Amino acid sequence: MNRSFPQPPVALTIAGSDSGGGAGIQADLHTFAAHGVHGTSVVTAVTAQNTRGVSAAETIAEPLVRAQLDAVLGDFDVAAVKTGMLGGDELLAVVAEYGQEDRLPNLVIDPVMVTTTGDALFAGDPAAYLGRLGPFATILTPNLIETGQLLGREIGSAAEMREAARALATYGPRAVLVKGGHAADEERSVDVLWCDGQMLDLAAPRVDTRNDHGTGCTLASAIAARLALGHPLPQAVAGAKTYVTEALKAAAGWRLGSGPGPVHHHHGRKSAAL
Ligand SMILES: Nc1ncnc2c1ncn2[C@@H]1O[C@H](COP(=O)(O)OP(=O)(O)OP(=O)(O)O)[C@@H](O)[C@H]1O
Ligand SMILES: Cc1ncc(COP(=O)(O)O)c(N)n1
Repeated sequence: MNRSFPQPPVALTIAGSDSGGGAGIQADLHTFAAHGVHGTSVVTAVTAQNTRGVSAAETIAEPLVRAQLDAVLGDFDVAAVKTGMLGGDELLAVVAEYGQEDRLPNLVIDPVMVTTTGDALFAGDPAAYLGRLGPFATILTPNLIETGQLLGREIGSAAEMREAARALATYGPRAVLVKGGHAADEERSVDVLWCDGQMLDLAAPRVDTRNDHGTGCTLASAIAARLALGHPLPQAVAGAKTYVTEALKAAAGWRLGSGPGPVHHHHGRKSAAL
């Protein structure tokens, strides 16, 4: 075997399956591949889902989730981890246990609670999320609704987003990114990043599209991919945001399904079809 052969870094997603392919595990693996990172996965739930919504969902039994975690972590040199849908308190506790054992490096936590279409994907206690996973997280990436649920108050304005990022950081993560995809601003989509004691606004032009399914999953896995590639945290977040903006632009004219469709994860690559 040629040991000097270049090796891709390995990232792990711990998330639910979206049968429509726009969010969850499917979006994460697309994103890892687009970054040249080998993607491994621990499936936490299976959802029957399309661009119109979720018609059924079932979480995977705890022993099988543990077996997947042990299979991946016991063999691969995982450089970064992203968590998405955990379904409820039981799997939240499992992930927290692996975090406590220091087995989840560069941990990006997307605290998935509800889909854009309004379907609940977390049946547990939102307040428990922070206490359990916060201390092991490199970064938390809640959207406006999730930020409100985590803190138990409504978040809307830029000032409220900044204050919320600071408040969430007290639970232990190195950074918090409060995402503004659902904010009222029609010109720009502004996320607020609190990192190493500094506040930063990350703004991008708002893309005029209905296809924004899975942008949160894509952003979090792009951050994990960039951390796996060795980027420093603030650069990984800024680069991931640019990647999402380009993915939104490249899919703006797509008509995949009749509701909010997926983004173009491989926008940087020419394909035979497009
Ligand atoms: N129309 C848009 N134009 C530009 N950026 C956008 C747009 N919609 C979302 N974003 C960006 O996409 C990222 C995900 O943000 P969002 O607030 O939509 O998260 P989310 O609700 O978790 O995503 P999801 O749609 O997967 O539920 C953020 O960086 C946000 O600024
Ligand atoms: C399995 C799974 N995980 C996460 C999301 C959130 O993504 P969105 O809010 O874009 O629907 C989802 N819809 N499905």
